[in-house]
Amino acid sequence: MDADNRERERERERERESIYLSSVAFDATRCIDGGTASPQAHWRERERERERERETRTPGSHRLRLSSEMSIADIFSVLRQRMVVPWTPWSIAMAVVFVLTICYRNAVAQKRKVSLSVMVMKYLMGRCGQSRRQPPGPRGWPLVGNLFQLGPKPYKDFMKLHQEYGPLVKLKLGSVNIVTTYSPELVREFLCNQDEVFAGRPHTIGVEYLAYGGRDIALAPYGPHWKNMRRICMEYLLTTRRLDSYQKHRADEARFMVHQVLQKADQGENVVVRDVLAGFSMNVMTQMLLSKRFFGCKDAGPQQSAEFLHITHQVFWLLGLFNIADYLPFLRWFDLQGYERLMRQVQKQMDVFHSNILQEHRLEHEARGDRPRDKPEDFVDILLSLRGNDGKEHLDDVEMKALIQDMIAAAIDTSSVTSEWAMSEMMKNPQILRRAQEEVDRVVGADRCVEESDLMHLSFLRSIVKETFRLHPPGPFLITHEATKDTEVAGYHIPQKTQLFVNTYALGRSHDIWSERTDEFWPDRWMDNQQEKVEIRDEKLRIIPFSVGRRRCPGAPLGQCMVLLALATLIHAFDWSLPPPLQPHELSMEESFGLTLPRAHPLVGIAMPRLPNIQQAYSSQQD
Ligand code: HEM
Repeated sequence: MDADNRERERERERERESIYLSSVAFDATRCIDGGTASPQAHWRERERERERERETRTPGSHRLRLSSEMSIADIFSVLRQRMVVPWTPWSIAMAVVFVLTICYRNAVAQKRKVSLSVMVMKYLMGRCGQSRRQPPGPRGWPLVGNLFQLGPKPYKDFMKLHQEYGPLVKLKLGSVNIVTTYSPELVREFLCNQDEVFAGRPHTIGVEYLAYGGRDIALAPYGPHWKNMRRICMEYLLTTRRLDSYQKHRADEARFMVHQVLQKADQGENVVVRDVLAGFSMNVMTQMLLSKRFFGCKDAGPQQSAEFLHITHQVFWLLGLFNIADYLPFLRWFDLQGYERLMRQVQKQMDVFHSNILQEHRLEHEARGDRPRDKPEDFVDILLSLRGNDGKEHLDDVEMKALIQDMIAAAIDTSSVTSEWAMSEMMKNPQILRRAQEEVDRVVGADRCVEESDLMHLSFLRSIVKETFRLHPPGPFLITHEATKDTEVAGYHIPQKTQLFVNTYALGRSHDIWSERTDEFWPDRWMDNQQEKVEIRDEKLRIIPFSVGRRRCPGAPLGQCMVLLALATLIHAFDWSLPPPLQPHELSMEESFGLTLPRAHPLVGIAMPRLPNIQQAYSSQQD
């Protein structure tokens, strides 16, 4: 064993000698001091040279210099030679991230466009963001996310997800993050405590076509434009004084509604309750907005009224739909569901309608000249009279059309849908209808019509409306909100641009919130602590028909008044039943999904006059 070791040692010695001699032989030809140095001195010099070389290769060494004249290929070859980091896919990826970070920072500092690096950095940062605590939710498919897990009634799908994942659920629809909730505590956090963060609205294809690209109020992004439009709306259009000044018109419309129903009753015809209610809401609104009535008079023919109402319904339906192209923008070109084509058509019809309104008002102003008005100013007159410092109209035509569109659409569908559901529930539960009628009789009597001042004394009817808002919220979701920046809610990270769907349908049907008679229409749950005021709201946010926070409904007082006045009038003047052989318990309560949640089938009823002298009580000045 020892002999072996000794032999190996001798062999290594011989090897070292031969290397030494060959190096001497090699260097002798170009010896540093002209060939006069001894081989040992030369060997030492070589050793020092090698030492210097090793030093320059050490990572972080200040001797590693990249000159500005080097080409990219040179830089890469230097990096390759000098870096001791192993050349693996990971090290390459890290290097790319490093370079892109520098590019991105430079681009941001210089406000330059570097689309590719910005995109890649955003993507990488997005992925880093995802490592933070996310709300629970179902796993999605690559690219499409959870898009194909939604059926035709997404509010019901979301409700099922809440049962599995809790009150806050996160989904990915294509490239869009969404969170959905039904919990009052979370609604308070999102819309009261962090209302500025969640005051945004997503820019969808529907907004492009049906809300003049977000130049309106309801679907406008959060910012100066929205603030200005909302201010104009609150300061000039929806003030208490202005609303009060239209009280007489609303009373006239209520009387007109009674006469319409009476006509049907006299002829023994069934009444399509939806049409009657929509006509009432529409006339009230168009009187205020345009000084024009659409139903039942000379101002607009029946065809124009029907067209107008049809467009309004279409707008609401289209705005509420889940359009695949909003979530997978590369599919927009194909318009797979055909929605964009429809939106384009509806937009054209709608725009002609609004342009005519502006045109008519401008012509009338010109014709009148300086003469005083013979009728009160309507909303459009006010909008046209608003002037900025430069004397120009405060709002341009597109903004005025968008505002008119918002007012009509937001007011008509919401209030008539609510009233139709309330009537459905009363016809399904005749004992509730009778109690409400007794209350109206007590407050109003049999000799006169219902007036707005009566509404605050009708606490049972208000409970009916509250219970209707619980089981049949005007919209299954509030209008979609969008996070304007990154934030945290309930300990979960919510990235900017996340869309918030507040599921008001699930809120009203949750067994956690409504432990008693959850699925039953039971207005008595609201009869405790009733105060004598018209306002319908719940401090605990168990119902939020008009929402809360800075994007809450600005038309809430008018909306409540229209709903209560229409219902009180209809049940005061008539007894209501279902056309035979339909029994109350057989009445279908199926909904049809859109931005609002109307009945799938219009409510049809039989009206029987119940006042001894109805003609006199509801004598109309309109006919
Ligand atoms: C029963 C009747 C009504 C109901 C149930 C109702 C409900 C709502 C709801 C739930 C919102 C969405 C709030 C949110 O996104 O968080 C809203 C917004 C809005 N409503 Fe109403 N509304 C009614 C009547 C009216 C009336 C009569 C008007 C106007 C005359 C009106 C004008 C608006 C406007 C302009 C917005 C958008 C607010 C914004 O984004 O800043 N609404 N409404």
